[in-house]
Amino acid sequence: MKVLAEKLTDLILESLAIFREDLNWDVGSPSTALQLNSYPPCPNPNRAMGLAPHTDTSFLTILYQGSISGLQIFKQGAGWISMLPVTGALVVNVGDLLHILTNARFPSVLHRAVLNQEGSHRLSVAYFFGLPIECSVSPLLKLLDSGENPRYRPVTVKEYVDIKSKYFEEPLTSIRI
Ligand SMILES: O=C(O)CCC(=O)C(=O)O
Ligand SMILES: [Fe+2]
Repeated sequence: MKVLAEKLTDLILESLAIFREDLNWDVGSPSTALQLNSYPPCPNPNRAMGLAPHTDTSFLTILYQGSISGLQIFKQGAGWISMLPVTGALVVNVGDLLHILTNARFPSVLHRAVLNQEGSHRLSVAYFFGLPIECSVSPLLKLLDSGENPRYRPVTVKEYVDIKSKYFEEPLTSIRI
């Protein structure tokens, strides 16, 4: 998973014409975590939620969701949209750190997991690929269009994780300039 995440990161940076040297990521190892989610069938799925709406704190997340639906993303103007599983495919979510780095050009996706009434027990596996905990993240000036201001103040990954634990609903708003 780490190899895949590193490869995806390189492709994303390349698409933005950003070089690793433009970043200060050499301050430790990427922070990574694997989360296993279990959603048993629910007798009344409209009255319960598998995983509440959130954005991931990661740089990017690689998600395996098996063959049972449940993942939904929020799209402005359209509302909640189901991300139906595709056999053999993994879902890649943009996380908050990539959102900050690109000044929201790559927005982190608001998503949730809903429950199913019948059928099998749904399992998903999320691999969170983050940046080194001591690394400072801020919008890359190189990416800003003329007249565009950075939206977020610099924040270390550690500081952002703490902010997120306090302001779960609006973590990005709390670092807005
Ligand atoms: O179970 C899912 O499809 C979503 C899991 C998720 O968003 C997470 O673990 O952060
Ligand atoms: Fe998530």
